[in-house]
Amino acid sequence: MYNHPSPTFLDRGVLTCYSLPVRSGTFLIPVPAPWRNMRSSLAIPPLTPDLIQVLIDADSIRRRVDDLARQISRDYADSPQPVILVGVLKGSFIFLADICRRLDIPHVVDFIALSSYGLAGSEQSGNVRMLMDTRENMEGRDVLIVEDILDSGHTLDYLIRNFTARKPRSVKTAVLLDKPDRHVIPVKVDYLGFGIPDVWVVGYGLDYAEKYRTLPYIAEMRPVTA
Ligand SMILES: O=P(O)(O)OC[C@H]1O[C@H](OP(=O)(O)OP(=O)(O)O)[C@H](O)[C@@H]1O
Ligand SMILES: Nc1nc2[nH]cnc2c(=O)[nH]1
Repeated sequence: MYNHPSPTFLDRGVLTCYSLPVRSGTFLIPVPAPWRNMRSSLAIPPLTPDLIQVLIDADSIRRRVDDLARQISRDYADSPQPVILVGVLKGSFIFLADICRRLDIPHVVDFIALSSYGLAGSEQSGNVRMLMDTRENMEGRDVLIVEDILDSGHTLDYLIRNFTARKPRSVKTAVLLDKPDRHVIPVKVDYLGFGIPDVWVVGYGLDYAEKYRTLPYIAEMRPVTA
């Protein structure tokens, strides 16, 4: 598979260039003087041949995450103790990092790692197993599970049951992407970013075989043929 290129900026004397690795070498694109201090907004990685289209661009993600953070801050304004945000590794790490920095309520960050038995390619099975547990004591606390994507629902169903048994004050869910056509188990999503069709998506934390997690947008992947 083609590795995703990572564009960088090069300073060539007085000239700043946007350096883009391509199969046959490197493209150097001169950056006009007024744009030289806007490096991060220029560094939008292009689609590679594995990716069909950008489904959700970085600006739309930013605006939606802002909305969700405002909503969450409002809903937990009276929480007696800092809210525990639990990021589900690995896919949620960017969504969690962005959302927690926009909250204006007291909160702590925790993580959990899970795996599914019987993985066949990209398909999820119903057997969820914990690889790494959280550290915070959840008893009497408000817990918000932060997930990148809801697919079959097995992962969130497992987490809600598992956390509820720890006697928290509340357990809610914040999910960036939902694939309604794929649900096998009904799961309540309290804060949803976007509904998407049943296609494999990557970027903004989501991977295919550990690739593409750091793309700033959500892209649809070309189906992989065996
Ligand atoms: O609704 P479900 O069918 O349970 O699927 C959703 C889960 O699948 C993905 O995790 P994955 O196992 O791919 O791990 P990763 O986050 O480390 O990439 C995703 O991050 C969710 O946690
Ligand atoms: N990266 C990724 N993980 C998933 N888990 C369930 N659906 C998806 C998807 O479309 N992309």
